[in-house]
Amino acid sequence: MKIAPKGEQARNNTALPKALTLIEALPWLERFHGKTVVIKFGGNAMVDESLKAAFAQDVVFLRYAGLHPVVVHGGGPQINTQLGKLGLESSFTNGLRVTTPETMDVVRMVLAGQVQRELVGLLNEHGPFAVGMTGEDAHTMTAVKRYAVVDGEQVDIGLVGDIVNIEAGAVKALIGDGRIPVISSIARGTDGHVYNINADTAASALAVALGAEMLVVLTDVEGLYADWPNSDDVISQLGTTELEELLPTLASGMLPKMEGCLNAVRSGVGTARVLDGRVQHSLLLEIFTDEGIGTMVVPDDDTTVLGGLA
Ligand SMILES: Nc1ncnc2c1ncn2[C@@H]1O[C@H](COP(=O)(O)OP(=O)(O)O)[C@@H](O)[C@H]1O
Ligand SMILES: CC(=O)N[C@@H](CCC(=O)OP(=O)(O)O)C(=O)O
Repeated sequence: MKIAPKGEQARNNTALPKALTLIEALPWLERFHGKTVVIKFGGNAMVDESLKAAFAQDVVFLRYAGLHPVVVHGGGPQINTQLGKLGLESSFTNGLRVTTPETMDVVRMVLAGQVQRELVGLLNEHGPFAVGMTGEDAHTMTAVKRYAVVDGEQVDIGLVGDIVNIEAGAVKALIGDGRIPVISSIARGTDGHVYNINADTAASALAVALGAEMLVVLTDVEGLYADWPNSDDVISQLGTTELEELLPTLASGMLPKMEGCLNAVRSGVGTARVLDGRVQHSLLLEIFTDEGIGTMVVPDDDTTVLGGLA
């Protein structure tokens, strides 16, 4: 027999807000159970160890909550660091890294050998969930050479690829087996080359191929700023036509990110969200609470979507 200690009743009262927080998640659990969510974890959001660990907790939480998370990771700053150590120059055109064969070796080494391994390790602290792969594996991503366009002129940016085909079978098999795929944005070319793919573009293409419910992009800003860098007003929600009109005004890494969101939603993904990955547990806040944060892209005919409940 166990007698309740004095004050138990009072403790029960303090427990109620916790129960209410949990129950707040119920509509979203009902809505997203069994659905695939592609999460892009940007290199700029991986700023410290506690944030990476919290990200891993959130992803495993999604898995236990009955969603099917798939992680596509970036690593731009990590690639820059390694290139710097090797004394190699690097530049970006239209938000894409100009990629020589020598640069490509470093990109592949850092993404598949360092960043991906670290995320797999953090996720697997919670159980045998994460399996790392690159787009090269099982023909998951096939690319052709991509050119940048500057002032209307086509510019050669080396081994940067455009995804032309996704074979989602290997990723679906992992999901079916209860695993969490962690994918590096590198693709095989049919011409014998290996291509560097912007991780936002890769996440978007994969979300479409998997028929995902949601694409979530974690980055190092609060969302899409309406008038960056002059103001920090964040656009909380916008339709695809509005986004298409904004695209020419976007700079640097935000361009492939928002192009990816536009492509995903136009191709059937329910919503695409850009969140501040520097905020701990932003992923859980966005998916399971009323407090929609960041920017959400919705289909044009669906302007009634509020908060996280799509
Ligand atoms: N309209 C905008 N709103 C927000 N950020 C913008 C905008 N235009 C350009 N940016 C820049 O895009 C960056 C995010 O892209 P990027 O550096 O590639 O991040 P990640 O590594 O997460 O992919 C922001 O830090 C900001 O400097
Ligand atoms: C073609 C291209 O630019 N590829 C990117 C791939 C990594 C990436 O996209 O990382 P973030 O998401 O952290 O920016 C690069 O080489 O930096």
